[in-house]
Amino acid sequence: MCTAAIYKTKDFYFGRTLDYEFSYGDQIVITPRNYAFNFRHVGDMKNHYAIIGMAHVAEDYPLYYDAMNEKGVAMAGLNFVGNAVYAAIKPDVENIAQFEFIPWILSQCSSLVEVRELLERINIVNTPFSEQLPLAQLHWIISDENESITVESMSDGLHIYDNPVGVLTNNPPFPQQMFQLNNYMYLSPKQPRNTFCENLALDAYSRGMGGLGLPGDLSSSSRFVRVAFTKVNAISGESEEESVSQFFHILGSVDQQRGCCEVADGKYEITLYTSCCNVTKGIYYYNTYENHQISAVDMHVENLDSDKMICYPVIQGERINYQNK
Ligand SMILES: C[C@H](CCC(=O)NCCS(=O)(=O)O)[C@H]1CC[C@H]2[C@@H]3[C@H](O)C[C@@H]4C[C@H](O)CC[C@]4(C)[C@H]3C[C@H](O)[C@]12C
Repeated sequence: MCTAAIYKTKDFYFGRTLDYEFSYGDQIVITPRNYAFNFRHVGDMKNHYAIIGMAHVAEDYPLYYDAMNEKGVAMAGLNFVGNAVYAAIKPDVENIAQFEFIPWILSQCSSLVEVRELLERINIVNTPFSEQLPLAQLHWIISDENESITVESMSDGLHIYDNPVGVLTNNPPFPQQMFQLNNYMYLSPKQPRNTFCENLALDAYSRGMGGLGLPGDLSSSSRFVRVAFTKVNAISGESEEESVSQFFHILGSVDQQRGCCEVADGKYEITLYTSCCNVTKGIYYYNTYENHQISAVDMHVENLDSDKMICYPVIQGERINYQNK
């Protein structure tokens, strides 16, 4: 399972949890403006906007999971197993393989207005990256500071939905996820009033009772409601530290602990990493299951006119700040 969310203070933030039972071997990868992207069906793109994100690198190619560009657009791919269907190649459209979708959008779009234009001509096709790395069944959230959309390629075609809540998890399809929020419209960060029965002396005996009924399990539909409730009510100061810290708390509401979600005998899904992009400033923050300290890579420190990919390893290992030795 995975969860993505946006958050806005002075700057715009976007990130995700990546929940799985193993890692493909991830790195923080910057593709500078002159790194040549070779798109399988539409040819080479020699210059483009610079991109930073989490990726698995294979054959000198960045297979992004989530990323942002230097213009303020960010996107993430989340599992959509059993629902994602990619098309066959068609004439007169832009045939983009599923693994090329993030680079295709982020290399050319400086806003969601431009993303929507590009999506009018796109056909997301079922070309695998390689035999070892077959198609991943995903759907995507794409955001700038003004709006978010969800993109789902299914057996009945490509769906592009406005995403007014700014979150995404996994199954079921996005309209069903949004619909179930109707069931929770009574939830509130405020204490409840007794509307049950005025003749009964009911007592709000604990703080937090306005959220009673918020689903607490790890299913994707429950995580959708939980992270949506947390995100829409989240409040923080505007500084970078306060905003980043609050962002990790929002996604912390759907963190997965080893042992609670068994996917096969003795195999457990966990939150392998959580990312937080400051999309305004081009800084990629992350922490991992094994390392709660927040690490960061700032794309603007690099030579963004280069033609070589720049990779930083994910820093693992818990660092404990002993105060008395
Ligand atoms: C497993 C990841 C999604 C995690 C997730 O959503 N878990 C939820 C599980 S569940 O539905 O709730 O059961 C996805 C997100 C991005 C994916 C990767 C990216 O799409 C990039 C390439 C794409 C290649 O086709 C396959 C390898 C790959 C390197 C993908 C491996 C894997 O499918 C990733 C890492």
